[in-house]
Amino acid sequence: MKYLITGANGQLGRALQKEINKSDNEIYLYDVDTMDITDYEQVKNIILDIIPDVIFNCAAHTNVDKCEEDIDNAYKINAIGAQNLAMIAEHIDSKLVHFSTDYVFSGEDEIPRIESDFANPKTVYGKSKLYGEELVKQFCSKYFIIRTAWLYGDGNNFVRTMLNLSKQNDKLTVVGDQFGSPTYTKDLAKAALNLSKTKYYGLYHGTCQGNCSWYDFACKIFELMNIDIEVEKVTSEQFLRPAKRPAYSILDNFMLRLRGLDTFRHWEESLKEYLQEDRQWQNLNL
Ligand SMILES: NC(=O)C1=CN([C@@H]2O[C@H](COP(=O)(O)OP(=O)(O)OC[C@H]3O[C@@H](n4cnc5c(N)ncnc54)[C@H](O)[C@@H]3O)[C@@H](O)[C@H]2O)C=CC1
Repeated sequence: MKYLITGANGQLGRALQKEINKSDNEIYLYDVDTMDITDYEQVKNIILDIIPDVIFNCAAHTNVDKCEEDIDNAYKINAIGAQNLAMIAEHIDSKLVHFSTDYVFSGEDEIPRIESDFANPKTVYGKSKLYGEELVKQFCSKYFIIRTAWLYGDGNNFVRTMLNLSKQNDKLTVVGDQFGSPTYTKDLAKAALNLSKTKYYGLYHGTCQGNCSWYDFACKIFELMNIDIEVEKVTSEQFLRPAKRPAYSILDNFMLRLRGLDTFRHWEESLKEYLQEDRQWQNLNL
C-alpha cells in the first residue's frame, strides 16, 4: 500500500508514521515546507505523481487561541486545505482520512456526543474544522472523518507542558471545570489505520475511554511520575483564554463501537504507557 501523510511533523503525523509497517508499505511524508495543503496546484502535482492508496490529512491550524484573530488562515488550512485534498483524492480514487475535533460541539450540555448529534461550534477553530468536514464530505466519496480530542504524543501538548512547569514551580493552578478525554496519538493512529483498511466510509468519533478535568489529568500525570507538587483547582473564569473552551467535551466513539472497531484504551492506561515511552524527551528536558 502507498500511504501519504500531510502534517507529518505534527503529533499525529509522527504517530502514524510509527504505526505503518515500513517493510510492507510505501510511506510519503509531507509538511508545510514540502507540501502546503492550501496550495491546490502543488498538492495536485505531488499527489498525482505518487497516486497513494490512502491519504492521511494530519495538517491543521491547531492553535485554538490564535485562530480567533487569524481567521483567514484558520479557514485556509482547516477548510480549503481539506477541500484540496478531498478533490484530488476523488480524482485518483484514493481514500482520505481526515481528522477533526470535539470543538465542533458547543460543550454546553453534559451529554457525551455521538456522530449524528448537532454540531454547534463556538470558536473560529471549531467552525473552520466543521466547514473542513463539510467540504471533505462534499468533494470526496471515500472519506473517513475522525473527530478526536485532547491529543498528546510527540510534540507540544498538555502532558509535556505540565512536566515542564513542574520543573520551575512549587505550585500550579489548573482548570477543574472543563472535561474531556485525553487521547494518546498512538491509540488514534492505530484506530485510523485500522479504519482506513475498511470500506466503512463516514464520520467517526475517536478518543480514549473515560474522561476527566484538566485538573484531574494534571494530578494523574504527577502521580504517575512521582512528582510532589501542589496543584490548585481553578475555574475557567479565573483562567480566561481568547477562545472560550467547551466545558463538557466528551465524544462517544459510537460508530466505531457499532462497527466493532473501537480499539481505544482507557485514558489512564494510555497515559501510563506514554509516560514510559516519552522517556527520551523527559531525559532531555526534565
Ligand atoms: N492537538 C489536539 O489536542 C487536537 C487535535 N485535533 C486534530 O487532530 C489533527 C492532528 O493534530 P496534531 O497532530 O495535534 O497537530 P499539530 O499541530 O501537532 O500538527 C499539525 C501539523 O500541520 C502542519 N501544517 C500546518 N499548516 C499546514 C499547511 N498549510 N500545509 C501542510 N501542513 C501544515 C504543521 O506544520 C504541523 O506539523 C488535526 O486535524 C487537529 O485539528 C483534534 C482535537 C484535538
